[in-house]
Amino acid sequence: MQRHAKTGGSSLVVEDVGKTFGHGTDEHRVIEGLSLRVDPGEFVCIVGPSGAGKTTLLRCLSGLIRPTSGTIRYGDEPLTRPHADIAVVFQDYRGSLLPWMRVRDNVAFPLEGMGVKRAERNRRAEECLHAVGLADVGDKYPWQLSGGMQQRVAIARGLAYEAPVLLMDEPFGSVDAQSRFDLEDLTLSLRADLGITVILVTHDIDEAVYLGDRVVVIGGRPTTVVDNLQVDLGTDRDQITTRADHRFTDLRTRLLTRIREAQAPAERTPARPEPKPAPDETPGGGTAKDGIPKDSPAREKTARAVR
Ligand SMILES: Nc1ncnc2c1ncn2[C@@H]1O[C@H](COP(=O)(O)OP(=O)(O)OP(=O)(O)O)[C@@H](O)[C@H]1O
Repeated sequence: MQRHAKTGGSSLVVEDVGKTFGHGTDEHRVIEGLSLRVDPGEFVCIVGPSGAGKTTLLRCLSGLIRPTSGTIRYGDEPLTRPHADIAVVFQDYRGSLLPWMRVRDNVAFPLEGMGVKRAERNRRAEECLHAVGLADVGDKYPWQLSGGMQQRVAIARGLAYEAPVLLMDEPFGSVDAQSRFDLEDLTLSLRADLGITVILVTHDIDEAVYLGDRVVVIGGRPTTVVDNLQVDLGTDRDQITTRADHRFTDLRTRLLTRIREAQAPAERTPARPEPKPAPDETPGGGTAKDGIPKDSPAREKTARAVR
């Protein structure tokens, strides 16, 4: 596949966003004061405790739902509805592929609603199926393929929009472990080949570190950004050596710690008893829970990044 003309597209900027569902006694404030910026060509993974609002945030980014407060901008434009530059791949291929349509038509189908002519729809479907390693299955039906292959079809359909931004919501959650590794590597190579921006929601911390240039942790009540980790593992990643790298395991430890901290205390399973405070753990000085001295410039830097 060729690089898109609009490689990477524009920045997505989330400013002070809140999202509340329901009204009155049913009101549920899920997200509040959440700010985030994703620049063209970045691969950003979003992790957080279950129910934190990861899918809600991704749906806001896709323009499918509107935030209750704050703004989301794509470049200079306010994002208030689905945008031609932003494609979405959902988690469950079983719910998103149409069983009565051949694979090629499943990939091409959404383009019809966008006014793309038949010949161009078919060209894109063939090209995208080729890109995900399924050049030979266009005539089959989804139910004739394995789960991993069906999820590749769902990715091909996302690519067929030729959008510079791809949002992925737990895209590999329904497949076996080996297919998951293969799909992760496929996503990395598509991103490298096409130069697209990817924002991927996942429950899997290792997956987030393996894929992302950056991992954003969301959590708290209501949810906001609680950490923003740059992943310093280069672009040449490998399922065996990258995952064994001490930088990988250090990042995973930090992420797990931050996600546990972001959970409400009642939801947390204490790993071990809280240690007694050391003599120098006095307010305004000494070392905090995360190991960074309270008056360290690094703490101020982290706080700024999260803000
Ligand atoms: N349309 C809706 N109406 C009412 N509440 C909703 C709606 N969509 C999401 N919620 C609520 O918002 C909260 C966050 O849901 P969301 O699915 O975004 O979380 P998540 O972090 O993706 O969860 P998980 O990790 O378990 O998939 C949940 O309490 C959910 O019940």
